[in-house]
Amino acid sequence: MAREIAPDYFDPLATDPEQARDVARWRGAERNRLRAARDRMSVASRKDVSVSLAKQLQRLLINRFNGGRGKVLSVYWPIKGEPDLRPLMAELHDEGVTIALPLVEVKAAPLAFRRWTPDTRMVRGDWNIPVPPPDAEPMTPDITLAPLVGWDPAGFRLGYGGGYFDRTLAALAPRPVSIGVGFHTARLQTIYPQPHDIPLDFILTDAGVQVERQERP
Ligand SMILES: Nc1nc2c(c(=O)[nH]1)N(C=O)[C@@H](CNc1ccc(C(=O)N[C@@H](CCC(=O)O)C(=O)O)cc1)CN2
Ligand SMILES: Nc1ncnc2c1ncn2[C@@H]1O[C@H](COP(=O)(O)OP(=O)(O)OP(=O)(O)O)[C@@H](O)[C@H]1O
Repeated sequence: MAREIAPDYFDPLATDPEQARDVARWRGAERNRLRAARDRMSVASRKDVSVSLAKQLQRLLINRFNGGRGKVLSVYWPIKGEPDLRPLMAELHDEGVTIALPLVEVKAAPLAFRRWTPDTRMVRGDWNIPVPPPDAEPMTPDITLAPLVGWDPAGFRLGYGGGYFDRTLAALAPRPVSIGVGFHTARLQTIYPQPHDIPLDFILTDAGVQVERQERP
């Protein structure tokens, strides 16, 4: 397995198909491991993490983005043990932040975003994820939160394996500020970045800002 050998074995700019296959297999195993660990967490500790993460996010928004006021912030509707930021969504909405939620409108394409308010009646989208209804206003986020299955100190993110956030960040111009949010315990030494992987601007966990990238393209 990839993790049993030196991290620099994988040349991020190489496109050796055999190596790409090895990385994909390793990521599959790590996703399963991290998701199983998350599933095993008690309801109480997951709640603690969600509360801490929401506080950290609020602090980051205040310190860097004027609290997010006047901006479009995309959050996510929690699934599969992800931290629950819904109480913060409502609070930010009340403070003048425009909240958007991502959805898969077209498979293997960039995500779409629709406006969410506390009155929005959610419907079932792809993968059974609740999403705002088709008549909700389409949005382009200024700041996008990407839920983390895993993260690394270089700012790279492991998600569910659909490649949706990478495609979305690659497609949007100007690129939104990207903030990966998740459990501090989901840290990996490296995700063995591949040519399509885009590092996030921030990695934020329940323990605070872990990564802040200086240069943004
Ligand atoms: N709460 C939440 N909402 C979100 C995301 C998220 O990570 N969390 N997404 C963040 O992107 C998008 C949905 N992401 C998805 C990612 C993968 C698959 C999917 O079909 N996965 C396949 C396996 C894919 C593969 O390995 O090839 C499956 O599990 O069957 C669906 C949606 C938008 N909404
Ligand atoms: N910009 C892109 N254009 C085309 N394909 C892409 C792009 N970005 C990623 N992909 C494809 O998506 C697949 C999954 O990528 P990856 O393992 O990075 O997923 P992930 O970031 O964990 O998933 P997600 O963002 O959906 O949570 C890869 O096979 C990759 O080839």
